Amino acid sequence: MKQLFPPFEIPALDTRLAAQLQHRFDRKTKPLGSLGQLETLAVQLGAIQQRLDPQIVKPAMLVFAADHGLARAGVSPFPAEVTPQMVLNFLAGGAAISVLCHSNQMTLKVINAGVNADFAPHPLLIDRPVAKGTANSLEAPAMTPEQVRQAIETGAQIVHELADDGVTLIGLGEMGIGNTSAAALLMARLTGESVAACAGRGTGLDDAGLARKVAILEQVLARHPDAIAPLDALAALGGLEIAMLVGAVLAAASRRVAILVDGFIVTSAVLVASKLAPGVLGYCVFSHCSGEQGHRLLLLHLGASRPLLDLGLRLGEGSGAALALPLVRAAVDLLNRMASFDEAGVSERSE
Ligand SMILES: Cc1cc2ncn([C@H]3O[C@H](COP(=O)(O)O)[C@@H](O)[C@H]3O)c2cc1C
Ligand SMILES: O=C(O)c1cccnc1
Repeated sequence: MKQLFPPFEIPALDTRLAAQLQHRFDRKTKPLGSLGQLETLAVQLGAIQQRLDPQIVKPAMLVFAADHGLARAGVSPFPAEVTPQMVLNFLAGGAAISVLCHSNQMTLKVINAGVNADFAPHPLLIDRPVAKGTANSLEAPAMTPEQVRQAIETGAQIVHELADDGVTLIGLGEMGIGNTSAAALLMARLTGESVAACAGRGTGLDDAGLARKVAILEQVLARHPDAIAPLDALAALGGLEIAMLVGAVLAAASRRVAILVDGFIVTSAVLVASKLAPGVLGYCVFSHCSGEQGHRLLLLHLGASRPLLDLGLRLGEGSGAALALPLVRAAVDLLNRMASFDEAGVSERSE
């Protein structure tokens, strides 16, 4: 598949500014490095925003939802109807992500990227379906090249509008029965890891169900031997929500918007985006390590050996990303509000 046009330009992060930010943190009234990963996080936010006092403005959680033809092959213990049902639950405020966005003062936006249902207008809904679900990747490429292009552009456009509105940080989440399979397929194809290392229990498969899922995913990979380049792999194996997530990641990085990455599925979209533009990784905050088999290994492939949280979450929706927002807020507040040794008149180490 041809390169995306126009290409996304991802600004390189300024290492000199990062050093200045770390110096600012080093002058605070604490032993050097004692705020651990919170220091790295604040420095990253400052480098992303190109300022010594990074700000979290209008944080928004984008949950992309779509259906998967592969779900018909029996790779998930839940029926595909759950995807539209959960979209309604997000909109009504009853889902985990609804509650977490409420708890952590994050604006929730639910994007219909390609759910097999029609929705009435709702203030939280961005209704931009590319299709009513993907094709079954056991039989055909999940998406056409045109669908992939349209999904990436839509995801990008949504983020551009938020950036125009002054948003400086987005969380990314997803909903789509069967999408741990699409994510595992992308991981296997783009990292070379075995399907067994990439595929997990998803919404709760038992041992026999997992063995069946692995066998099906191996058949899917064998069905698409030429889908090796990132956009070709995305078209053959991915999902409409994953493709929109790829566009969202590329656009966010191009606009210097920080990205709170959720679990296994969102990370698979980051993997695809990073193959198109490696610079996106500097804009990603990996919020947590999911309990889904494959996520830790996928994070390692992306150089993210220490995600912020490790709570055994295996939900998706953006739940881990929403839970990590208070840590990002704390990191930025510490950098911006702590006194330095000079300001507080505290003595520095004597040896
Ligand atoms: C009620 C319910 C709520 C969810 N919220 C997120 N997911 C998660 O589970 C799905 C992926 O797992 P699999 O590949 O096994 O289908 C995705 O929709 C994901 O977001 C849910 C799943 C269910 C059943
Ligand atoms: O890690 C995730 O994102 C995940 C894991 C299981 C089910 N749904 C999502």
